[in-house]
Amino acid sequence: MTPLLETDNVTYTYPNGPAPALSGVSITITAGSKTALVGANGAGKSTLLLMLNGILRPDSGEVRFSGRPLAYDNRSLRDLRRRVGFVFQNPDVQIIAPTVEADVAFGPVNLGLSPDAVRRAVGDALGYVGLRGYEKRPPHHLSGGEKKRVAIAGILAMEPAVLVFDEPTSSLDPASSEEVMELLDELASGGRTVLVSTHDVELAYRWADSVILMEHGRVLARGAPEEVFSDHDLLAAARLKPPALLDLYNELALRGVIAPGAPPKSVLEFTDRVERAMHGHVPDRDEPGQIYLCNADLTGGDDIRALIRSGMVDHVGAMGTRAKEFVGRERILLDYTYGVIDKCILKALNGENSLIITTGGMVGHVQRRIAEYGDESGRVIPVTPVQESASPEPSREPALE
Ligand SMILES: Nc1ncnc2c1ncn2[C@@H]1O[C@H](COP(=O)(O)OP(=O)(O)OP(=O)(O)O)[C@@H](O)[C@H]1O
Repeated sequence: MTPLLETDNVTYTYPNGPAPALSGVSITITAGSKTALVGANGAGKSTLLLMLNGILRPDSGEVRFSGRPLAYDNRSLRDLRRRVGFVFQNPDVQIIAPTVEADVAFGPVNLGLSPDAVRRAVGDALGYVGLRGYEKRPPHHLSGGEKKRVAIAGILAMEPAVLVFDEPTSSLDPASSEEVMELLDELASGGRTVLVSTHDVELAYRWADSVILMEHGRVLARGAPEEVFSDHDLLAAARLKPPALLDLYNELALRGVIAPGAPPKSVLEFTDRVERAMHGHVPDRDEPGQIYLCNADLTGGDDIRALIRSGMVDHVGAMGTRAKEFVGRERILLDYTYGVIDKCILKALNGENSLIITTGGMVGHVQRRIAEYGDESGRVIPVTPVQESASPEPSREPALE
């Protein structure tokens, strides 16, 4: 795995700070990874993130991007910040222009792009965060979640390779938090390297593939979330608690109720493990519910609304920004915006029907995930594609791409 960003023995004390905010911090962020920097208040997370795009400069030690030590002249910093985008905790710090459009255009204009290229970059970035149509709105009239999205769009418009988010979900309600996390997932699955700081261990456990645990300006541990978060002493030293799902799983494994193995990352995985421990398999209860799968690129809002009104669907979820944009335009109410596939499988296991609205390549991803679940658990969940102006044909097998 290629190291993209590295800090080597970095130390930093704020000019008016009584103690070092960072002491000998060495971390490596690999290309394409989803890393969570986790620590309690004051652990040094923000300070470390600010080192990564040169906003702060270490007192000693070195920060490297793509193997090269950072240079701190204006030109090098401009170039670095184009590659390492930073989304501040408080979007008000980042948003500067009187309209959403002008704010998102700020970066591309400064990069010297042509007016056409700027327009395209702004349109794409706003589409990506689900804010098309907000172009002329003054950012200070938007909600906290919308402002966060404007700030993210402003960074995306410069197409950075790495996205650094300081506390991406702080001060957002649960639904907005989930939407932002799904956006981060989408960015990561599109090949970007994503780094977030958070003290939310539940979020870090579910989302990250790598965790760096900090306390008092030092790195206490790094590794897979299930390893780092299983060490209670380490978490206590970092003034944090283990994620509930992992804690429950470890206790049950310790008591021999469930066989030890890779810890579950979701409620679905957890409940399947418990059922297997009880019955030797995931038991057949009633008929499983259907999952209707709609490609919003090929289906009209009328067809989807008709399906929902027919009473055949108990829950509706959308995956991906384009699908959510579509759902917003069509005024379709959603039950699920994050972890949609697992939530719909859980409902199907209880005999309830769901509809997943998505677009493009995500359709295949949903089908594969449900088929894999069927192979692993022996419980085949019927998937029915929803086509334009055609009533869905119930099928027993997961649909093929
Ligand atoms: N501008 C500053 N001037 C002086 N000290 C600062 C400044 N910013 C942060 N510090 C100190 O540096 C240490 C690390 O702070 P930092 O903001 O990096 O922690 P954090 O882990 O991001 O915390 P939080 O989760 O509360 O945002 C703290 O002791 C803090 O008081």
